[in-house]
Amino acid sequence: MEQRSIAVSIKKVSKRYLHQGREVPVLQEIDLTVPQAAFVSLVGPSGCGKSSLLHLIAGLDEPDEGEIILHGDSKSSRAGKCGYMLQQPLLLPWRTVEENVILGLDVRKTPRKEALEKARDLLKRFGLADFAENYPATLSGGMKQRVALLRTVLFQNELLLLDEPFGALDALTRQTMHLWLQDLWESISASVLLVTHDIREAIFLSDTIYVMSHRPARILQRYDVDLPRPRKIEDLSQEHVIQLEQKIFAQLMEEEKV
Ligand SMILES: Nc1ncnc2c1ncn2[C@@H]1O[C@H](COP(=O)(O)OP(=O)(O)OP(=O)(O)O)[C@@H](O)[C@H]1O
Repeated sequence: MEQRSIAVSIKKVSKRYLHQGREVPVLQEIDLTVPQAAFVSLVGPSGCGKSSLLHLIAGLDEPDEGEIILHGDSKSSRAGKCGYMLQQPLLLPWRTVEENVILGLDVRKTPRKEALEKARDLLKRFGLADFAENYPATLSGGMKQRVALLRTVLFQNELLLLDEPFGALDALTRQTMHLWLQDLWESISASVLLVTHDIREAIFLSDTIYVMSHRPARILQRYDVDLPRPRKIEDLSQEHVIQLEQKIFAQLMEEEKV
């Protein structure tokens, strides 16, 4: 079988933070892999350290122990090598949609004309062409998230770190976003690591799901999601998928109790 190359390899990563003068362990010997062009999700109890792990991968902080290897390289700086998106879309209200989408390219000093061409192409391919000249205030919550995701993708489309991007959306909008993101991901072949509290979201989108324990977080279990692609929302009603959802749910409930 052909060996898939690895986008992110996390080996025995531990992290402690200082809290009121004492060290609090947050991550404990985390092992995790995101193969090239795979969609991987991370679920775990509140406050266990999921966002902290994304911070480390994005190069905003360093682990106390262990190694983070991006595309086979553990030595160079990780800064700027990941597209990193948070729950809040953080669009600039005085810039139009297309001007928001090119923010990262502005930072890189890409010529304005070239940047706007790229943004318009992306907005067209992913159903937002009619809103290119709108201001964020005129968009729905789901649309703002799409714009923020496209901005992330335009900045860096090989490796995406998504921290609860749909957490603030209503259930119906979230479902539409899942289909949209599946489309986007399949067409750009990005490697994705998604943090979510929504188990169905994780199952629908992922090739692999890692379940984390309460803090200090360890990896409790890794599940591969056995569903052909492209997936349909109805696929979530299959018996084995419901069983997987219940299993992960029970595991998380146990961790919330501790
Ligand atoms: N830079 C930091 N300095 C000190 N403590 C930190 C820092 N970053 C995170 N923490 C602490 O680490 C713990 C884990 O936080 P983190 O945000 O990673 O959890 P999470 O699993 O993403 O939470 P949630 O599910 O609620 O989003 C928290 O107790 C937090 O206060």
